[in-house]
Amino acid sequence: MPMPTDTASAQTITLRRPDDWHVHLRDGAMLAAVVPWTARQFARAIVMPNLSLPVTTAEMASAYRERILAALPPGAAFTPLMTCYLTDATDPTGLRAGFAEGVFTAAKLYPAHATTNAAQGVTDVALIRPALKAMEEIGMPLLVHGEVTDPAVDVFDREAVFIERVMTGLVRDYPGLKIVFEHITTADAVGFVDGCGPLVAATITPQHLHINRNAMFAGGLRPHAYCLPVAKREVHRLALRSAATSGSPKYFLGTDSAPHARGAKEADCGCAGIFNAPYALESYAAVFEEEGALGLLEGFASEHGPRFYGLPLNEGQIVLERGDNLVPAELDAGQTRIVPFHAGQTLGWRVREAR
Ligand SMILES: NC(=O)N[C@@H](CC(=O)O)C(=O)O
Ligand SMILES: [Zn+2]
Ligand SMILES: [Zn+2]
Repeated sequence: MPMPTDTASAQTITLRRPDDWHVHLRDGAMLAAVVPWTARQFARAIVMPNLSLPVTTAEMASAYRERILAALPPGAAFTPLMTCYLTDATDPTGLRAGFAEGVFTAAKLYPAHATTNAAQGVTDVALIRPALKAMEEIGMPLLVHGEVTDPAVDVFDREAVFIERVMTGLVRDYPGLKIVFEHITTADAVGFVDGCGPLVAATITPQHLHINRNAMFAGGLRPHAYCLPVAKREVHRLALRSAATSGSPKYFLGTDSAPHARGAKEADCGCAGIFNAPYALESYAAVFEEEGALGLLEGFASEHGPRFYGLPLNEGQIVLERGDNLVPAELDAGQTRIVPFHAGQTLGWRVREAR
């Protein structure tokens, strides 16, 4: 791909069109409001199945895929890649069939109650052994929300403890299973992923590259900096930045863009999730530039993901140009408003075109 050789002073960056390997598009009016933002930047996206009625069958996933396609702006070139929400009752035969038909690209493990709409998630990975065996056999990736839910474990330790209690066993017991450790937030996760073979990879969100846990308490309680897993200490953020900008094929772009109406976040018990889709690539570009690694953005955003999933690289391109890009304080989402990540800040890159 044509990359300027002197990226430090480049005025434009042309990248192979990127994909988002972890996004929440929701449903209904919210879907219609948010999907254009994702489709504007990304050619494909792994669509999370945690709707209020979880997407647990291939039939539900194809119906959801149709609703996503129907909500796209005319002429949008965007392919949603669907996932199956694993439960204690997941039937391996249905998984196999859904994968074979090309409806499911992957399956998602939410530990029960770990996050938004995870109430029907898995209570014990021992219960989904047949599903995991089938996935290992057919090459269907397992996507993991990696946090324990044990209330005795400090919320900031839940990812690290998940590695000890669950991840290590998964990798040992299913050595042929492709696993994506989603939205990693700790140096522990980076160390774990680096130490595994090529079948274990991770997505990294823009917010975990930009903020540490102080952002949730900056001058008061900041619900719009709250997502799960929660941002951790600075040392962890720095480890994530090193991993993302290392050039390692194990790390790729997954925004975890998770829209919630403003009122649902500014509440007694505010929802977890940061809506970053509208400025996602600009946000990642800021990080790569600060790290002196703009030349490695294309691998992270556009190559490592499809290679891991065994999918072709996109043919199109996207152009980012240097220039002030003021992120609005809030965005319209149909009948509701959403506060985007970086609200009120000015980013230094802007998406000019995708083709
Ligand atoms: N990341 C979040 O804080 N929230 C996500 C769920 C998830 O990805 O865990 C959501 O669906 O709102
Ligand atoms: Zn999650
Ligand atoms: Zn998510």
